[in-house]
Amino acid sequence: MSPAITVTEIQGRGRSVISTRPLKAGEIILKDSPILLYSAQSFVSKTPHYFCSNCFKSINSQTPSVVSCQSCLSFNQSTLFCSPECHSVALGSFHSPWVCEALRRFANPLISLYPDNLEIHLQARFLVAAFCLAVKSPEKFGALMSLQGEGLDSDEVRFLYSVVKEIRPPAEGFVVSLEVVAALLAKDKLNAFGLMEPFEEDKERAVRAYGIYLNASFFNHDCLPNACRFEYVDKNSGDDNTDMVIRMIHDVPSGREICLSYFPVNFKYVDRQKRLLEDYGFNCECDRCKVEANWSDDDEDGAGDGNGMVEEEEEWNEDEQMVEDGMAEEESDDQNNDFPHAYFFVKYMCNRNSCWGTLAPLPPQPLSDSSSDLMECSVCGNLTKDSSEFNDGI
Ligand SMILES: C[S@@+](CC[C@H](N)C(=O)[O-])C[C@H]1O[C@@H](n2cnc3c(N)ncnc32)[C@H](O)[C@@H]1O
Repeated sequence: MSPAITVTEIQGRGRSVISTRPLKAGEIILKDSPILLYSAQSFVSKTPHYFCSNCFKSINSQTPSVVSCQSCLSFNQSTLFCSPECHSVALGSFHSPWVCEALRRFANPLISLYPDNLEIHLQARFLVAAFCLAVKSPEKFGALMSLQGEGLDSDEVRFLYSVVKEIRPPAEGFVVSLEVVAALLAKDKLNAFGLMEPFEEDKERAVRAYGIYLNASFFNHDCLPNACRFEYVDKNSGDDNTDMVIRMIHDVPSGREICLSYFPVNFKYVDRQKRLLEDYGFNCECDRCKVEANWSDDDEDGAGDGNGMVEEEEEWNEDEQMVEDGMAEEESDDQNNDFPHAYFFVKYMCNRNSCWGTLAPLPPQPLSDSSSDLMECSVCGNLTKDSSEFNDGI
């Protein structure tokens, strides 16, 4: 982690990331490598997903020497590698012969018992990757087990355990128990990040792979985040292409909590609350939720789709600083207090059709004190000039 941030315990929020000095818009506060990655492919699908199962870059007709794993073909799955080099690295790490065997043992019961349950297929892939990590690096496996998440019992967990206990990972002295399997699945649920397929207009963006990033896992959620994550899986040519970069969206003072949004910021209040409770186990009480809790359904419809935001921008220009300073309530007779975060959507949400990405400035030039006015979208990657009239100072 950058020395500009630290992890501290906040009551009711667990471990939380805090700034140790003022942070500038666009500043990189974390570059994190995954300790494990696993494919988001179901076992039912026989058509290959066109990405490399080692470096996770996409594979296309220009990829010169694609290799497919012959052991996986024996159970009708196509696992591809973009080069013989990637294949050979994978054989010594996350696609070892033990992994192929474990995936094969999972394939048949998953296909016959749970053909339409993608979640359990992904949980099986995660468990195989996690046990592979236990063999490769007991230290990193220990760090995975220290992440947030309490194991729960269910039929699915018992089923996964029944398969896993037959395919013991070749790690010395390692005991696979129902409790360990349940705990691992809970860690994955609360902490995995999706590596996404490239954005295409009007098409739902699929997840290519999931990864566990130890340091990035400490960021809590806020529905108006002050930082966002960028991934460059296909863009970066080096072997750090699956690294995650977290950058500041706007300036923040020292001692402020730094939060990400766990999903696109255009989600409606009820959908955000439901998702956060069901998937992450908490009720969100952020400033935005406090305001939107009082909205009617009609208000909700206006907020999520960008309608009316431009008209709101002018009105909110002056009030923006006050709202962020917590003074909005003093203005309670002002009807605009119903939408104090209009500025966020205007300035920090990508306006490309169906994108809903978050915009953060490019990193400031070295030795420069000012932030870039070029905003990068975390979803479609577009670079746009910041033309909004809102100033930072949040
Ligand atoms: C990825 S972890 C974040 C780090 C976590 N606080 C920890 O102690 O490791 C996600 C979990 O953090 C907690 N969390 C995240 N955002 C929160 C928020 N806004 N309010 C309360 N709890 C939150 C929830 O327990 C959630 O399941």
